[in-house]
Amino acid sequence: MALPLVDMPEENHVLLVSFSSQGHINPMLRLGKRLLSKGLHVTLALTEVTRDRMLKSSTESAGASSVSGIGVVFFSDGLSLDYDRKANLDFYIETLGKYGPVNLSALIRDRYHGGKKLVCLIANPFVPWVADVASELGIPCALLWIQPYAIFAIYDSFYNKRNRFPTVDDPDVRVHLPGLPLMTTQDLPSFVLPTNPFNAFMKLFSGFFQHLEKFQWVLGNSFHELERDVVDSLSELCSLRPVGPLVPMALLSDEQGGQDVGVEMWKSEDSCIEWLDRQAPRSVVYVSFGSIVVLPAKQMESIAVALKNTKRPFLWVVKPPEKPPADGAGELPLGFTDEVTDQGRVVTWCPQIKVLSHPAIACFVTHCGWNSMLETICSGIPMIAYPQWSDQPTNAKLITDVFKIGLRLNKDEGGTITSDEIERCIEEVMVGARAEELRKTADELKRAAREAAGPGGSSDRAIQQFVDEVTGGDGDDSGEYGASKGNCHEDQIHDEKKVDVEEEGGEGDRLSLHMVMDDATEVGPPGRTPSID
Ligand SMILES: O=c1cc(-c2ccc(O)cc2)oc2cc(O[C@@H]3O[C@H](CO)[C@@H](O)[C@H](O)[C@H]3O)cc(O)c12
Ligand SMILES: O=c1ccn([C@@H]2O[C@H](COP(=O)(O)OP(=O)(O)O)[C@@H](O)[C@H]2O)c(=O)[nH]1
Repeated sequence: MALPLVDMPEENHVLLVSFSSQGHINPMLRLGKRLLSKGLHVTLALTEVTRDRMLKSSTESAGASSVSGIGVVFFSDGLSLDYDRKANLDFYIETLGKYGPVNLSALIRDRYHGGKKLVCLIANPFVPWVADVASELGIPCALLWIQPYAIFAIYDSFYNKRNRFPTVDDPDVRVHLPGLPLMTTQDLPSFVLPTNPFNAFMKLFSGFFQHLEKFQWVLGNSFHELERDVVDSLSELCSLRPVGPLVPMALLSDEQGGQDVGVEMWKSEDSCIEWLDRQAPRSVVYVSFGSIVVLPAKQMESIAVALKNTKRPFLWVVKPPEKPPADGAGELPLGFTDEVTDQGRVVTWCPQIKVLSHPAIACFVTHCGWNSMLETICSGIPMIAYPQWSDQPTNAKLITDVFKIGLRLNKDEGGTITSDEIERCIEEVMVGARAEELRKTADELKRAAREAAGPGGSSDRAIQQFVDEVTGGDGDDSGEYGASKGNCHEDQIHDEKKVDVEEEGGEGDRLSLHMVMDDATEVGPPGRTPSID
């Protein structure tokens, strides 16, 4: 029987706390939806600057206090609303770490009777101090890890000094971790390399990985079948719960009109879908570098030349940098769009979910952001990896050596990725025996992803297990991926109440933020000077 949400017992209430950027809020909201469908009461806490941006947005649901049954509440990050947070991300992260805990704690005491009404807090990686707030209030805390577990394993090893990593004096150290292929410098996340310029990030993560015991569970936007070896190797360390892929429902089934919950930062140029409708099946090369990366002029040039030379139809997302840099970074070669009007489309932002599920798409030249990768895996499309920074180099290694669903562009002796190399990879991914093989593996992985997220699949079971644990239900405590540490606070454990939540229909339910709300748009990959120190 379906019961209305209002009848749900207040006690089975979880509070999600997210950093205010698209790549962090969206997986959190999708996790929230899944928890809601398992009968929990869910609220999402965001910083006030997010509400401010929502209010400034002209769209209908702006300022909404709930989205798809998930309540939204706000706390201050300690900075005034008009403060330019992206001017110095290190300072922003530090300030958030100082004032966030005080303000979040006050919000919880105020709204949730000192926290007694919450069975769990769930944080994502840029707000790890949520675990301290939880412990102070006697509430269990979970982390939602939003990159592959492979990255989690590498950071754990790096910050706890379990392996040797490259240093200034020894930059070519290779790293071998259980469940992962041997990694060279080019395969490691940029944050563990001696060239990393982000200090606050280092400080945040070293504290966090040295005190993983603060989190009773590490939920992950991944699935067991995708990262089996590394998930199994980490299960001694903490209670992993792979609950992904946390992607829009439309990518998890062939039925149209699947509902999504998520924030949209930029207005997409939807006319590219009509253009795709006119292209032959599996003919179009899709190219995008996500929301943060801005490519140096030289790399823009080699992609442009390669696309022209392939003579294949293409869709290229070129997001204009917020403050155009003097060196021409992020800009197309002069006259390019006019030269290719009959061949391809360049847009500033596209509806990527619709693009990836369109039958005309043949392959994706990607920066290997984890959200994009999961979306592509769920669409069964082979990838050409062109990683830039953060987790992306390791994600590229996963594409080629672990998932085996794509190729990586190789640098020449001078360290450049030439247009010839891009053209060669596009051909290899599109025609011939290798292309066939990649498509077949990509298709198998797509099925595995859908199965994992579907009813009774590994991720569905992991969510149920987590719900049983936080509500004190009759779940099997030994766990599929590591024992529950059993440190859920007794006074927070309540009888499990199973409630069927009626799915709402409609096109989707989104917090609309058609504006640049990402505080990291000026964080560039190495190769382009980041605007922060
Ligand atoms: O808002 C952000 C702030 C920061 C940041 C903040 C302070 C620092 O000292 C260093 C980095 O990094 C970010 C990295 C991001 O990485 C992106 O996040 C995805 C999901 O985790 C990855 O898979 C992608 O590859 C990756 O580009 C996204 C952000 O919004 C931010
Ligand atoms: O033209 C575009 C390019 C990207 N995206 C979305 O933006 C997100 C990018 O996240 P990812 O983790 O791949 O990279 P990041 O932007 O964080 O580097 C993904 O959900 C994409 O679907 C989109 O909607 N339109």
